Amino acid sequence: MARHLITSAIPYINGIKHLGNLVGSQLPADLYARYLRARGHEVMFICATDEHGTPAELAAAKAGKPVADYCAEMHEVQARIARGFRLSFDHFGRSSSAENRALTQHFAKRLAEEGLIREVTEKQMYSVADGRFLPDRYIEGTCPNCGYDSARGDQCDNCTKQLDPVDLIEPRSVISGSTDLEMRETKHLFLCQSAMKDKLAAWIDSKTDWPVLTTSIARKWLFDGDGLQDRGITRDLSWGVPAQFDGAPWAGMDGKVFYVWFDAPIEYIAATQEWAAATGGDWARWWRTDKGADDVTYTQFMGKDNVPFHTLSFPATILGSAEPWKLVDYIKSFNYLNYDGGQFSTSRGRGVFMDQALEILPADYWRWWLLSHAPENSDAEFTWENFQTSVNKDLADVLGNFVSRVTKFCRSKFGEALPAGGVTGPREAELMAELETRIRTYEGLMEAMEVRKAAAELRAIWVAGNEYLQAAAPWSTFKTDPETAAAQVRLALNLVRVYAVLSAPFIPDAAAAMLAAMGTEDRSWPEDIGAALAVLPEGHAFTTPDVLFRKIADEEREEWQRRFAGRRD
Ligand SMILES: Nc1ncnc2c1ncn2[C@@H]1O[C@H](COP(=O)(O)OP(=O)(O)OP(=O)(O)O)[C@@H](O)[C@H]1O
Ligand SMILES: [Zn+2]
Repeated sequence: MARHLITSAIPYINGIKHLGNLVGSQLPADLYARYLRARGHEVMFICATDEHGTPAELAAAKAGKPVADYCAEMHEVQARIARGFRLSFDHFGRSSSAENRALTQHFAKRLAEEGLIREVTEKQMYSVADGRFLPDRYIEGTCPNCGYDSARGDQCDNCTKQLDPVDLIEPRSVISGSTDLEMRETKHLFLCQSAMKDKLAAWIDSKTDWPVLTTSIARKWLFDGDGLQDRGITRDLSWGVPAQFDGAPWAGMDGKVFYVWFDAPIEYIAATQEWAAATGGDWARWWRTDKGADDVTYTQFMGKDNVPFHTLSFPATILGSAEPWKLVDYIKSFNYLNYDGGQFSTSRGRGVFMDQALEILPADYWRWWLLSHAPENSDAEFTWENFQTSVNKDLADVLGNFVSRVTKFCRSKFGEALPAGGVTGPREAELMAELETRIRTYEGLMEAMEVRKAAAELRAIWVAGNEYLQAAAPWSTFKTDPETAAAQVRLALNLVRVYAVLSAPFIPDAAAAMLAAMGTEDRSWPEDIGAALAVLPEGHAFTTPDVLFRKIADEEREEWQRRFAGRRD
C-alpha cells in the first residue's frame, strides 16, 4: 500500500463551471483517486474554490452582494454540483479560509527572509472618481488590435491578444464607467523567480516521465525571450490575503493583498489543514517531508493554462521557502475541450455547464463521455452527435445490454439466484485469458493516467463479455444442456460484479447499482480472474436491475442541441 496525495486545479469562484473545466482537472483527478483507493492505497484527494481576485469582486458587485457573502454562496453551489458529479474529494476547501491566509503570509515571510522578494515601484491606472487603482479586469476600452470596444485591461476577448491597461484606447473604469483615469505610482512585492531559474530548470529536466504538454509549457516560460521573469505577487485590491509580515502590515504595502495566483496553490496545503481541523486528521504527514510525507506520491491535475503556475511559480514558492514541504511528483495536464465548433466560455456563457448537464442526464453519462474523450494529446470537441453515439453504443448497447441479458435470462430459466451445476469449457478459458490480459493492461493505463486509453481498454473488457455471451448463447445451450448453461450464466453473473469493480472509477453510480443488483458489497479487485469469477457462489441471490443506461433519442438530442446553442443568461 502506498500513500497518494492528489490535487485538482481549484475552480474559480465566479460562476458555475463548464464541462471543459470539469474534464480538464477535477474529473480525471477523481478517476485517479477512485482507482487508487480501489487498489487499496491511502489517498488524500484535495480540491477547493479559488476565491480571491478581481473577477470575484466584479461578479459579487454584479450580483449586488458583499464579496464574502457571494463567495460563501458560490462555494456551496459548486460543492453541491461536485457531489452531483460524484467527485470524491476528501476535502473541498476555500482559498479564503483562515488557514490559507496564515499559510500564504507565512510563505511570503519565508521568501522575504531568503531574499527572494523585492519591492518594485510601477505605474498603474488610477481612477480618480473611484478613488482606487484599477488592476486587470477593472478597466475596459477599445482593443488596439481589433477595435473591439469591450476589451479588458488584461486581454481582448474578441481577438485574444494579451493587453496591458495602458494599451487600451479610451479606457474606462468598469466600476463607475468613469474615464477620469491617470497613471500613478504604486509599489508591489515581486517574487524573484529569475533567481531560481537554474534550480527550476534542473528540476523540470529531472522529470523525464512527465507529459510533454507539461514540460514544454514549463520550458517555454523558462527560456523564451528573456527567460523566466520575476512576478508581482501583490495587488491593489481589498479582497484577498492582506500583505502582512508577522501579523503586522508589510512596510509600504498598506491596503494591498497577495495576488490570487500566489495564494491559490498554497490552498492545496491549507485545504488539507482545513480537512485536519474538520476531522482531527494529521495534515503534516501529507505535506511535510520531516513529518512523514517523504513517502507520499503527489500528483496534480490541471488544464494547460494553469501549467506555468504549477511548474514554476508554486515550486519557486515551495523551494524558495527552504522548508521541508512536499513538492509535486507528477503533473498531469490537459489540452482544451471545445464546444460544438467553438470554445467553452464562462464569461460568454457558451457551452454546457455542470448544473445544466445534471438536469438532463445522470452524472455517469457525462463522466463516461468526458473521460473517454479527454483532451490529452490535443484539443477535443464536444458535439451532441458524438455524445449520443458514445452513450448509446458504449453504455447502453455494450455494458447495459450485457447486464440486462444475463440477469433476465437467468431469472426466466433458473430464477434470481446463481444456478448450480455444470462445468465451463475452452470458450470460458479463452474469455478468461483475454480478460486477464486486458485487465492488466487497464491497470497499467490507469496507473499511467492514460485516461482515454484506459477508457478504451475498459470498453474492450465489456465487449469481451458481450461477445462471449453471444457466442456461448446459454439460451440455446439451455435447450439441450441446461447444466452447461448454468455454468455459463454463473460465470456471466460473476462478471457483472467484476465489471462493477473495474468500472467504478469511471461510472460510480452504475457500478453501485450493479453491485446492489448482484446482492454483494464485495469490491475486491480482480487480481486473479479465475478467483474473481467465483466470488459469487451457487445459490447466491441477485435481483434483475432496471435499465442501467437508457438510450438518447434523436429528438432529445436535437432539443438539447437547440437549447444549448445560445448564451447562458
Ligand atoms: N475548455 C477547457 N478544457 C479543459 N480544461 C479547461 C478548459 N477551460 C479551463 N480549463 C481548466 O479548468 C480548470 C478550472 O479553471 P478555472 O475555474 O480557473 O476557469 P478558467 O480557466 O477561467 O476557464 P473559463 O475562462 O472558461 O471560465 C483549470 O485547470 C483550467 O485549466
Ligand atoms: Zn482585440
